[in-house]
Amino acid sequence: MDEPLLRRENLLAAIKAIPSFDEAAAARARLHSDRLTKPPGSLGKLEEMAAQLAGMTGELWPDLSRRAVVVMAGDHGVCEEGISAFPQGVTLQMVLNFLNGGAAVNVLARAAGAEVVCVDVGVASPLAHAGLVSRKAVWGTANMTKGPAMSLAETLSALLTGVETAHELANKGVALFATGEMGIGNTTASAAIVSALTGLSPEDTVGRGTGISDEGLLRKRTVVEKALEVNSPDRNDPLDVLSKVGGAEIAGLTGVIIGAASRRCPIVIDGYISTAAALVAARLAPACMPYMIGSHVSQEHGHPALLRELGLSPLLTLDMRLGEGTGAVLCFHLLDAALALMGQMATFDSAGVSGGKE
Ligand SMILES: Cc1cc2ncn([C@H]3O[C@H](COP(=O)(O)O)[C@@H](O)[C@H]3O)c2cc1C
Ligand SMILES: O=C(O)c1cccnc1
Repeated sequence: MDEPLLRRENLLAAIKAIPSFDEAAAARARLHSDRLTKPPGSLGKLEEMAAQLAGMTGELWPDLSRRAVVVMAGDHGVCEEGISAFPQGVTLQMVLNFLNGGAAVNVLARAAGAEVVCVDVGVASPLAHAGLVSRKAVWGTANMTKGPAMSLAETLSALLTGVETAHELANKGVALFATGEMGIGNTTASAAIVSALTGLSPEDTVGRGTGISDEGLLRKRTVVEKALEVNSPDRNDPLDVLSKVGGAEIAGLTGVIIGAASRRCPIVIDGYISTAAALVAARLAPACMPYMIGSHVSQEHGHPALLRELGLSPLLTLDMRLGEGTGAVLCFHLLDAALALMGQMATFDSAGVSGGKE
């Protein structure tokens, strides 16, 4: 079997391995929640989150103490078109910052007891560090306004790196995941993916990313339109879309989501880029949908529409627009709170509190 075919087989095997959501466990969690000393439903999304976690893991009180944010990094040839407020070299510099523990995601991960796993799937320059997972599928993507960003083989390689990274971490006991990414130019690739898969116009999917000017925003829209025109990705073939107008780190995250779901692990989806990866994952493997938790509504222009498309209702609105996994890792605190309430609140019976009259 040639390599891309073998990789496609491996991907299909991971997709097939995704267990279905355990509705009975979720129902047991809701029943328990209704016995706790509060009006039913009054803890809102915290209650629903506990039920979702039970359905994902099959357990009412899952141990989610080992957790990781997987930060996939890759460069984008489309940066040549002037679509970011920052130079391409910042991708590499920020990866080193992650590895030295100084980025926003490192700080928030430490506060939430999570490890930061940084994976080079597509940085355009040589990169070596003891803490880095080095799995380059491509040395930066090609400029998607001139042809496909990646070959199918490169795309599958990045995707499988994501699946394998999730599996390796799950084997080590990681039970809760967050998606993170670094790649200057990746809000452009994300917008192109979202437009290609949903039919939404670039006007609705292109935003300011790192903070591009009004003039830059218009250029960025034109760039996405051109990339779609030049490559005509097939909206019914998520791999075609991912390879032609995507990026290695986005493909890697798609794989992480599929890999986590196949191990019944909840995965918190970060901002715009991560949600674009989640859209690809949902189209490739609808069974992974119930394992996703939306973290926050990003300030990136197209994010609310993308979240609606996926049916994700995010937990936070904090006016964030950073990525890296920052919003996702923040939500770990909320998941901890949801499980603590389930495990530690008294019931009406145990506390001698009268139940509702209806
Ligand atoms: C210092 C710095 C740290 C970041 N951390 C995440 N991003 C975010 O910005 C990039 C996407 O925006 P655009 O498409 O406009 O380039 C991604 O790397 C994303 O993770 C950063 C960007 C910068 C500059
Ligand atoms: O929502 C995000 O993930 C985002 C938005 C702008 C820039 N970088 C990331």
